[in-house]
Order: sequence, then structure tokens, then C-alpha cells
Amino acid sequence: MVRGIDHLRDPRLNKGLAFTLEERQALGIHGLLAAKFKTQEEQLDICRISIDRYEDNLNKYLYLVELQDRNEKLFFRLLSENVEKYLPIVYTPTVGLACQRFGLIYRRPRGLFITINDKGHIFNILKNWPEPDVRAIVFTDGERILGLGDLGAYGMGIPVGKLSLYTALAGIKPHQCLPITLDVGTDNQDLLEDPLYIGLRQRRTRGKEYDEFIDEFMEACVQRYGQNTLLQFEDFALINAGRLLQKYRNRYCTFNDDIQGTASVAVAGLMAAVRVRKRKLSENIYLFLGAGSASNGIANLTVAAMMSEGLTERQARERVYMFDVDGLLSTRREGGVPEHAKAFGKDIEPEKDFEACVAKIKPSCLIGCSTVGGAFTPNVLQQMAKNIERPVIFALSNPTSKAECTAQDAYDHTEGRCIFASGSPFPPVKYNGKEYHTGQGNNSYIFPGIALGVIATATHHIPETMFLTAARTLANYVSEADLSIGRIYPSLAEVKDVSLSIAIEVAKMAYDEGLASVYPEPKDISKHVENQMYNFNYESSMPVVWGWKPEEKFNVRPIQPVPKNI
Ligand SMILES: NC(=O)C1=CN([C@@H]2O[C@H](COP(=O)(O)OP(=O)(O)OC[C@H]3O[C@@H](n4cnc5c(N)ncnc54)[C@H](OP(=O)(O)O)[C@@H]3O)[C@@H](O)[C@H]2O)C=CC1
Ligand SMILES: CC(=O)C(=O)O
Ligand SMILES: [Mg+2]
Repeated sequence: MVRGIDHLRDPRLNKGLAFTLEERQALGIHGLLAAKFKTQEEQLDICRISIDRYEDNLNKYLYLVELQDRNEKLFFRLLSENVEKYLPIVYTPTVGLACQRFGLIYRRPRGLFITINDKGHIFNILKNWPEPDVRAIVFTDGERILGLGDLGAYGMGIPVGKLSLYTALAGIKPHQCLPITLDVGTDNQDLLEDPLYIGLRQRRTRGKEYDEFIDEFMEACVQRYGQNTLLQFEDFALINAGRLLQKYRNRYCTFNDDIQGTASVAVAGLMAAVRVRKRKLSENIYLFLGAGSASNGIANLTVAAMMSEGLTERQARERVYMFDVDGLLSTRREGGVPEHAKAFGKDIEPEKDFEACVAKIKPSCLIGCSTVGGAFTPNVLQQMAKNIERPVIFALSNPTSKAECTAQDAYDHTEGRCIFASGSPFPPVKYNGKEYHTGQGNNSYIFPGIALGVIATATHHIPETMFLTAARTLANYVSEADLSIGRIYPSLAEVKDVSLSIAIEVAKMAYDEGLASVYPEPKDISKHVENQMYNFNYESSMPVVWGWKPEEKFNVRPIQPVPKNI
């Protein structure tokens, strides 16, 4: 039991003015706090008022970082009860800005930085992390931070932000989460010259040495925390993301959020759109702008979903086109189709002009994962409105500045007929006297629930089918009321319920497919999953001392540590 001032300085234990008189006396902190007692609800009000006083979103972000460092339960309860309001601060778009300014705002360390110079000693670095019971690690090498490119060690904001959502949206206990940045250098010249840069000031290590480093990291994680540790790849560049997923997916409990989490949320949106358009997934033509990790992930899962409607794999793939920096993925183009998107190359006339391509292919669904802000020009959108009565327009690139178009533009240039979703949030759209609240097609609807289900069952591998199940679960949450205001996702206020439902479905699947390691199989899986979840409310901080009465003078007896179940 930590007593005295150290109890207040520990964000896991600190409750601020919410400590009762008995707790203050028992913990030796009486007098270290002002006399007033406050409830957690009163403290939440103060937090909301304090954040509202800041106009600048980066200052709001810093307030929340400071709150997390000061009083963890208060931070997570605030976030989990105000998702719509604070998600854009701890997550996209503001987290992108925080990463860009990371050298300036970096104060108290959170998570681990493991550099290429630590190769050969990664296990020892992991041993420096004070928590022994880590169940999930989100890690990045910082090379493709949102659509902002190579931010090197500044990318740390992303694993930190993602893991905040593990707790706030799915109730995964904070001490079970570990954010890590793998610092292998950066090829971003601005950062190499930035006096504030906090990472290794050298070019990226690539090739064999990089691969050995990642191999060692994966091995060290399971050696330290067990074979079932969930290892989430986040914001790796195209050259590494897909190949590392293929390399490790059957050896570790791992997934790549940008490929698989994004696929799941996008397919859920497409499934919900079926209800509006009365048109099956297999009756559409899809055109992706961008042929990278996210596009390929979405395209492959859409193919799987079309196959479950009866198409063959070949028929399904024929319906999917991609357009990258060199134009339409045509086998006839100079240089051919890049290896990572081979499955979607077409024997078709090459085309470098995107607007012309939209006119020629006549897609009914247009999906942007290109990192190119404004790429869905008015002409592109107008053409989509000519192609079909209810065009699907997904502008999934993050942060907001990289979105392929705004929600308002999508409505304005399709006569208000589009079905729109974006990776970062947009304000409500006004069109023809009506207000629309478009949805956020973001993997945050998926990865927290997947992670909770996986952790609760100690699943050892994560099959692709789990992401399709998650997509179906999410799509089922979309109500007629959501659809009537232009939203193909449930409101963010419901995302905690969604995450729990996804977790329960994932847990059931883990047992059905022999992937779970928690035995015996719980009789009530829903209860089992719920029982694992974090309590956002303050609990008693009274030390366990037999016979102690508040008014007595006392010495606190140390409590016996509870043996850990292995
Ligand atoms: N909403 C969500 O939940 C998610 C959104 N995203 C967002 O999606 C975006 C892409 O991510 P990801 O797929 O991982 O990134 P990648 O780097 O893997 O892929 C980007 C793709 O865009 C292409 N591209 C770049 N510039 C152009 C251009 N001018 N015209 C056409 N294509 C272009 C690239 O082509 P080339 O390789 O030839 O350069 C590449 O195919 C990011 O902004 C990211 O934030 C990602 C994950 C989740
Ligand atoms: C949302 C997300 O994972 C990304 O933009 O990379
Ligand atoms: Mg990402």
C-alpha cells in the first residue's frame, strides 16, 4: 500500500478531493488536500469546464494528457462518457497535430521507446516497464503516421491514443496496455534538422537489420508477457505493413489495424448502406483511390463479403478497381501493377486522370485511402452522382486535412444523394433545408472490441473472419434513425456498447474455432467478458486493516500480495 504524498502522485491511485476523511487519515494524506470533499461527478464537471476554456485543440489535448498523468480513473471516465466530444482530441484529428508537435509537448514519458541501437537487448528494455501484467501492446515504427507520413519517434502519440481507446471504449484495464515506439530513425529531412526532435537523428534502418529487429521485438514481447499477448501493428508504411502481417499472423496473436481494423469498419459501412440503397454488396462496382494498406485491407474483406453473397472470388475481384499515384491499376501500364495490389490489377486501358477514370469505370462506391486531401473534386463527385442514384463516398484518409473531400462537399456535389463516411469527424451537413450527421468510418469502432474479446479469452491467433464478424456486429447496430440522418454507423455515444458486443462475438468465435486459451470455457461468455472490464468509478482506497476504526491512531499493516494466476 503506497501511503502519503506518493499515493497522491500515483495517477492509478489518486482521487484528488474525492478521498474521504477516513481514507485521508488511513493513507497519511490528511492535510495534503484542501478540506472540501468532491464526488467524481463534481470533478468531471470541473474537467469539462476546464477543457471548454481552451479554444485551441492542442491545449485541450495537453489538458487531457495532464489529467491522465494525474488521475487515471477521472481521465478514462471523462473520455468514456463524452466520446463524441473528446474523441477528436485524444484521437484523429488532434492527435495528428500532437504528433507533429511532439518535440514541443513531450513532458512526462508514457510507453516505451525501443531504438535500433537496442537490438540484441530488447527483452531487457521490456523488463524496465514496471507493469508485469501487460496483455496488449500497440506499436508503431512511425513511418506512416495517419496521412502525415514519416514522423519517426514523434509517432508515439498514436499508440498512446489508440490504447486510451482500448480502455475508454472497451474497458480494457490501463495497466494491461503498453504503447511502444520502435525508433529505427527517420527519413523525414525536416525532423532530422528539427532541434526539438526526440528520436534517433539518423536515416531509417531498412532491410535485413530492420527485419531482425522486428523479429527480436516480437519474440521479446511474448517472452516477457506470454504467447497470447496481443500485438497490434499501427501506422507502418506500405513497404512493411502487409508483409509483416503475412509473416507473423500465424505465429503470434497479432493484427494490423490499418489493414484489418479499417477493412472491418468500411465493410460494416457498406453493409449498412445496403439497407438504404437496396443493392447487395455484390451489385456494386468499387473504385479505391490509393492502393496501399487500408485499400487492400478493405478490398479483400469486401471480396470476402461478396463471396458470402454467392460470387466466386474471381467475380468479386472483378468488381474492385484501384487507382494509385501512377494511375489506374492496369496490367498494361508502364511498370505494371505493384506486388502488394496484384490481386486488383485489371487488363484494361491505363488511365492517369482520376476524374476520367471515375467517368470510365462508373463506380457506384468510391473509397478514398490515399492521404490526398481534396482528391474527390467537385467533378469527381458530380460524376459519381451521374453513375448511380445513391453513390457511396468514403473519404477515409486522416487527419481532416487529408480527407479526400468534406461531408458538405460530398452532399453539395451529388445533389444530396450520396451516402458518406469519413475517417475524421465533420460537422453536420446542411442540404436543402435538412441537417445530416454523417458517420465516422474509423477503425476505432472495431479494434477496441476485437482486443477485449481476444484478451478475455486469451486467444492465440486472430483470423480474418473475426473482422468480418466484427463488421456484421457493427452494421447491426445501425438503426433506421441513424440512416434517416445520413449516418451508416451508430452514434459515437453507442461505441462502448458496440465494442462490448464485438468482444462477445469475438470471444464466442474464439471458442468455436479452438483459438481460446482460457479454460474451462465460461458458461456465460457475455458475463465473462464483462467481468474483465475496467471500473471507471472510484473504489475504496481504505487499506485492509482488521479492527481499525477511523478515529483511532493506527499503523497500517501491509496486505499480503495476491498470487497471480498464470
Ligand atoms: N479511417 C480509418 O479508420 C483509417 C484511415 N486510414 C487513412 O488512410 C490513408 C492511407 O493509409 P494507408 O493505406 O495505410 O497508407 P499507404 O501508404 O499504405 O497507402 C497510400 C496509398 O495512396 C496512394 N497515393 C498516394 N498519393 C496518391 C495520389 N496523389 N493519387 C493516388 N494515390 C495516391 C499510394 O500510392 P503509392 O504507393 O504509389 O505512393 C498508396 O497506394 C491515411 O491517410 C490513413 O490515415 C488508414 C487506416 C484507417
Ligand atoms: C485511423 C487510423 O488508424 C489511421 O488513420 O491510421
Ligand atoms: Mg492507423
